[in-house]
Amino acid sequence: MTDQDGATAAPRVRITDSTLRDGSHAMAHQFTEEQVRATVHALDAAGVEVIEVSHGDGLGGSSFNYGFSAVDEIDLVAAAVDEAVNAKIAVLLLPGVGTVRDLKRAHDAGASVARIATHCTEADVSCQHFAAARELGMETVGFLMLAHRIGPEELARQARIMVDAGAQCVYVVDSAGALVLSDVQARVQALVREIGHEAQVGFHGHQNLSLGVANSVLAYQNGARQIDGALCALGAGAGNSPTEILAATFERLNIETGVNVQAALAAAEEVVRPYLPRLPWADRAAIVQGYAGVYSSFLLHAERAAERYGVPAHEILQRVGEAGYVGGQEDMIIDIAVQLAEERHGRPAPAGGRR
Ligand SMILES: C[C@H](O)CC(=O)C(=O)O
Ligand SMILES: [Mn+2]
Repeated sequence: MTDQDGATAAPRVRITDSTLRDGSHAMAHQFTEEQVRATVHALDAAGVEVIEVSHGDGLGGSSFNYGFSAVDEIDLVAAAVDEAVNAKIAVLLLPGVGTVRDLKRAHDAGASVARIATHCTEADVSCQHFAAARELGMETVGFLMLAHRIGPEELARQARIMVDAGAQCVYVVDSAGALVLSDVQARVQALVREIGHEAQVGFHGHQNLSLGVANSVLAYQNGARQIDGALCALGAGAGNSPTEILAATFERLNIETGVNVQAALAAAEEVVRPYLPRLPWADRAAIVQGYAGVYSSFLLHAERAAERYGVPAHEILQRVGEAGYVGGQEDMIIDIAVQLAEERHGRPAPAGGRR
């Protein structure tokens, strides 16, 4: 690829913004239609090509275990589709949380990108969902979550399963924000070797060790062509790689994203920041998530259990990391809090308040 001066131009990268999906965790799934419309409008005007909208835990996530949404996610998807002029609207689906029926409903509401997520060792549970998405004519993306848990070659074998099932891109998903620089390089390289001539490779970062943007750049330099971000970093744990910083950084590196940096900065500052209940940041609990390799989505669950049983959230999360829990085991966080309370106080604090 050459630019107008005949110099070789760097390949472009596509940014998918997940403010309205991963950010749903940080919002305790309380997005309103107005917030979704305003955010989609601003992202679309900034030139972001793909905008993900779903409950934080994907389609069907609104539940006692994960937290109930304020507004039905299909209504939010429909509002996003209505608001977007150029951007495609993506949905996330975790097989077992959401179903093919949920995917069809999202497609009927206008979603055109299906992102199917599994734990990094369980790609095989995604096959029927990729087949259904392709049958619906949707673009397909695979999400291998908690990608720090297995080595690069094993991860690449899981990516192969997704591609054979119909994924057009597979993401290395650093759900815990635990991958440190060369860890990302090795995983992206392994996926590019395995699937690179048939499908793209993507990277989804979290800021628990403040490496989301640096890891994203390394992912790109090693062949990833789809990168996730969220405005103001709004996402689980310490948040995602901020979309506005990704846009600014890639522009400084002369890598085309199609995103207007000034418009992305305005979207973050003027549209998203005013509705944030709190700024995503790397506090002690979130850093422990990156350090101990804990699913970022567990943060709010651990904070609530900490409050209820009078034990520190970071200690709960450290134990969760040692136990190796994965998404779907949110209820086990309570067990750990109870156990910690017994160790500290001799018996658990009464539910509903500190002792
Ligand atoms: C359901 C999770 O929040 C998906 C994700 O964004 C991650 O694993 O990270
Ligand atoms: Mn995430």
